[in-house]
Amino acid sequence: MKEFWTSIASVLGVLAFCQSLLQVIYPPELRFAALKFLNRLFHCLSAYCYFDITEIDGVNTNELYNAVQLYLSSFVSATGSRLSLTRALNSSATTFGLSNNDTIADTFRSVTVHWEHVVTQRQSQSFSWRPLPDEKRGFTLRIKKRDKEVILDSYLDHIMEKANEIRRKNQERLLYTNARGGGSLDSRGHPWESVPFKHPSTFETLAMDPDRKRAIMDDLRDFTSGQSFYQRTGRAWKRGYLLYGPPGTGKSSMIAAMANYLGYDIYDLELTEVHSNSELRKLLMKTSSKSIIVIEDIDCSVNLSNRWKAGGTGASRCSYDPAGSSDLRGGDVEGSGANNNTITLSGLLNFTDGLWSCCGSERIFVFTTNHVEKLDPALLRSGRMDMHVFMSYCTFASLKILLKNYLGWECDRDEAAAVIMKELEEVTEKAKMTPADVSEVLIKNRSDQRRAMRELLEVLRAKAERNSKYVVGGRDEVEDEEEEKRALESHEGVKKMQSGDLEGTKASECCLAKSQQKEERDELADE
Ligand SMILES: Nc1ncnc2c1ncn2[C@@H]1O[C@H](COP(=O)(O)OP(=O)(O)OP(=O)(O)O)[C@@H](O)[C@H]1O
Ligand SMILES: [Mg+2]
Repeated sequence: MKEFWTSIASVLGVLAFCQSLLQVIYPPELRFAALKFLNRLFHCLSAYCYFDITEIDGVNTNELYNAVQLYLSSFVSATGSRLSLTRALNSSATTFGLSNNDTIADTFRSVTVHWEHVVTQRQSQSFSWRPLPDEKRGFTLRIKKRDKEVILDSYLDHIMEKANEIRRKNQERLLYTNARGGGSLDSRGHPWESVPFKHPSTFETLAMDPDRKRAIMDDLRDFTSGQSFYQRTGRAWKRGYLLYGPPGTGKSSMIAAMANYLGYDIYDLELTEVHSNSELRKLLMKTSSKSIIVIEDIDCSVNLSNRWKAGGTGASRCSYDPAGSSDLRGGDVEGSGANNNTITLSGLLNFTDGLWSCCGSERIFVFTTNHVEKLDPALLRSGRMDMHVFMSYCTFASLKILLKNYLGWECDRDEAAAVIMKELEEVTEKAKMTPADVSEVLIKNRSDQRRAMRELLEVLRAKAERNSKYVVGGRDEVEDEEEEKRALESHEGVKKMQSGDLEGTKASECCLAKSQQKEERDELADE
């Protein structure tokens, strides 16, 4: 036994001697090269090839990483024994994930592949353009070399498709905002912050004329299924909506209903937080397909009147320069210097309709305003704002929807109901109450249908009476607004994109003429 230990000790001694000899003979660089060589040799001889999909690709978030994560989450719960569970803030859905450094197999077209979730600690950085997460995350895909050519491309396409499908099915839509401002980016290089979007408004709950509602829904459907049409006609796959009307008539509710109807994300663009046209462009580049990009209260956001000739009076404002020569003189063209670090109308027009607007596809732009007459006609023309939707005061048709939604009131259930409805019909349009105001009366009394109806009738009558007395410059304000509405509606409604730009431009000019007439009338009235 003693001899055995003696021989072990001498073998270890020889090994230690050899190791120190190797260190002297082979410096560390040589050993590193040898290891690299061995590694290459191993990969050459191995039957597998490996693909790393890192979470951050250079400075940008890798879309493929997110897609793989979502794709694996759909079946990982059935097969994996150790999973990571996540739930986004305010979200109702729990997401299963592969836990750190775990592996799972998947089969595609009878080929088995393996996924490994690789998480390593990021080494502390001396310098970085932006803060990066502490952990480096990624997936490694292992495929047999002979299968690579056959399935790789189609497998990745399949993953992207599945991930989009899961996103839509989960109904986990997001509401993005750039309210953080200053073009600042998050740790993943995104200028947008998001929260789960859970607005309950739908086209069913939206109080507006059923025919107009149907027209908008059809237009949206045509848009989403129109990929080949847009391709064939050489147009960017996008659509612009202008929602205008008094406060509380349902413009924001309509946007929510559109998003819920199509299953799109919403990007709520706060223009006052955007400081330059290039910042605007960067924001646009970071929006995803199948989304609605919203600019609310566009007339209040920033001063976008630089397409108009200089001046400030109503009359000079209306002398619109169709060639846009003032545009060039005004210095709002990119790179012209003075205004380059401000957001301009040119920048906004390029955002909605320029070359940059088609990075990404299947996007809807929605602008809202309470004062359509303040907008530059350039912004209103077809191709930019294809549909102009007037959100009106409560009509009898929309009142019926509100009564059904808030009180469960069936208009034709009995004779008494029919009598009340007749009385309501007489006063509703004259009262010019917004759906928001009507909703308020109904919410207050929702526990008692009769009281709610009585109070509503009283309020509507009182408002109708007051309106009939309120006349400006010999003309009823109602008439003015109706006229303006008709001017815009002449090219709004079911106007399909195929109807061409000419019609839209004419209508915008018509709207402009109307607003000019209105201003002149106001001036006359003042005098
Ligand atoms: N057409 C409508 N159908 C159903 N509810 C409506 C409608 N219009 C307004 N409401 C109700 O009134 C409230 C305010 O509506 P909303 O915010 O959509 O109005 P808005 O037109 O966007 O107003 P603003 O111009 O001030 O932004 C909402 O909570 C909504 O419930
Ligand atoms: Mg609103």
